[in-house]
Amino acid sequence: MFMTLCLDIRKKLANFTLDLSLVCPAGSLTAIVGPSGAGKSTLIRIISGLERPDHGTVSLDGVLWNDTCNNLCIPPQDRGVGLVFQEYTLFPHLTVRKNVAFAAVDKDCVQELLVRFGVDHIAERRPAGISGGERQRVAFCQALARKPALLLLDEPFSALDVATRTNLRGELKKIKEILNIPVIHVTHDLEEAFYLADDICVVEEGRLAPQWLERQKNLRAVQLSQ
Ligand SMILES: Nc1ncnc2c1ncn2[C@@H]1O[C@H](COP(=O)(O)OP(=O)(O)OP(=O)(O)O)[C@@H](O)[C@H]1O
Repeated sequence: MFMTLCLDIRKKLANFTLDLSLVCPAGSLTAIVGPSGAGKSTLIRIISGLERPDHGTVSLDGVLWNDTCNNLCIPPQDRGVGLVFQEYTLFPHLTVRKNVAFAAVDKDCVQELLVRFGVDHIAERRPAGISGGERQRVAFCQALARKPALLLLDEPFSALDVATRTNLRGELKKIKEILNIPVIHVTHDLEEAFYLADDICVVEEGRLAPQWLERQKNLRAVQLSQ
């Protein structure tokens, strides 16, 4: 059975209701694009368990994380999610190596991740002593050290210079194949979405744009028949 993220949620926001159904299979990257304020980050927070939907379900591999009918909400720490945000979220008092080791399920993977993301040479420095691009590389190491069942990326490259961004995109594309878990990637950059994504969902005022909705329905039908 392939690990698949399925969600069907509603949540009332300030100016509209977020109303989304989405299927993201293992090994595939779904890019979420759309105008500012469309509800993309709220969606990420709901999937990660940082926010609750008003109605609906979120499940991974058939295991329910949210089910509002049964008042079920699995806390974020029990969802096995790897998160990378636009702003890096490293502990300032820990070295790069310790930041990654802190998150690691298996300490043996730490050095391998540091090498893969090209930050092994700065492993003994603290976040304040490295560049923004390097910090974001470490954030990826940290997220993957958790051996996540799902990777959630909220504009992870938007604060980076073009060269670092291009390099990290390439790394993400390779890693996506190896990890074989669902990846949800919020971005404003359409070129990035076309380069990385297996599926692109356009969200406008909390809803999927119609042409993508049809594709998601077909994907769901295939998943249910497996
Ligand atoms: N908990 C909440 N309750 C009510 N409204 C909210 C809540 N969280 C966010 N909003 C509103 O919902 C809308 C969507 O916000 P969100 O941050 O998800 O958008 P976004 O698509 O990620 O935007 P951006 O691309 O600018 O980051 C915004 O208008 C925001 O003000």
